[in-house]
Amino acid sequence: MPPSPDSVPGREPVLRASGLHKTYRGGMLSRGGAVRAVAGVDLELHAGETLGIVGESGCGKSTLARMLVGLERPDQGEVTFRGRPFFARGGVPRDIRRRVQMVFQDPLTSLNPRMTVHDIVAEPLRVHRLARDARAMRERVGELLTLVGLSPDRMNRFPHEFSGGQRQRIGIARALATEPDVIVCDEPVSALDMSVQAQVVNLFAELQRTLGVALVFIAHDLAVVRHVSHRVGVMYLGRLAELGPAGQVYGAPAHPYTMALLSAAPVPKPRLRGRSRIMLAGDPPSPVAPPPGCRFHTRCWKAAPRCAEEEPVLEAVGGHYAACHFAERAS
Ligand SMILES: Nc1ncnc2c1ncn2[C@@H]1O[C@H](COP(=O)(O)OP(=O)(O)OP(=O)(O)O)[C@@H](O)[C@H]1O
Repeated sequence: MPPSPDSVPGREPVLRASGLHKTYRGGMLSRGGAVRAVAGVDLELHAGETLGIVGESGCGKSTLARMLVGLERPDQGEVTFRGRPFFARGGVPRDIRRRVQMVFQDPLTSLNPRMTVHDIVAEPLRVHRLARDARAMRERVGELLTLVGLSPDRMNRFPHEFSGGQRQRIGIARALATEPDVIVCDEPVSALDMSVQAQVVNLFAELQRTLGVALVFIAHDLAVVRHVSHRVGVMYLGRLAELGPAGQVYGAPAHPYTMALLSAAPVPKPRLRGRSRIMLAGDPPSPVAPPPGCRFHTRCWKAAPRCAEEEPVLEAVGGHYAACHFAERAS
């Protein structure tokens, strides 16, 4: 497997994705074709960092998230945790499952409505045998609820008795219960009201600072991702178009797709080479039949004949990486 383009020699990432592919066959939306949800993703996550992943709906973010926690097995490629493959012996080993957790988009559907908050947060403690008795478990659940800003007094209540933001805090407490090294967060704030989003985003930032956990933070909202991420990957139709430190990707984007996304988003505008607003033509093509060559060429104002024939790979453009034959290089 080739290393991720942004791999740091001599530094072992906590999580590494190499050449990930996932195709769904026979889904409702595929009309008999095969949906290439993820089509060749390499990335690394280092201890204590937040890697943001942005991209339009349907570009494969959730599929990538599920592969990064071992909920979905890649058709090709592999994910390793501290150098150990997830699926070396069939299922993901228990200790890796303990160390790599997930926070889901919609806390209403991801929390069992018939379980009390105590039982929801205690479940991973039970599964991984992390509390010696019922009393220790109650204490630990109380600590975890306090950590996410909820009162332990409410642990005997049910999810529907909490607001959306509080329910997401319960989901975060559950993910933290096993003391993970990595939490993959799939659109963790997009189901919440705008006013609550900021509080939950700040909670993630604070937990990362205090606990040192590494986060993959997946969202379609570029402003949210910028706020929490050290590095950012931009996905388009199952592949990474751009990857690098957040300041560089947002401040000096090299890929035309990133420029278009940023020009339309409520974020400080980068240098867009004389353009103020970039309008993309049409919707993203179907992942059942992605365009040949560069997947973005059908919507790209820079496209040349080469782009329809030759698929670009992530290459260094100054301090970060872009997959474009005509990437803007920092001058
Ligand atoms: N289980 C499945 N069966 C069939 N097709 C699927 C399945 N899961 C995802 N897909 C398809 O794979 C593609 C990528 O979906 P995915 O949910 O990973 O994207 P996404 O970027 O997270 O989008 P969204 O933000 O809308 O959830 C889409 O075309 C989707 O319809």
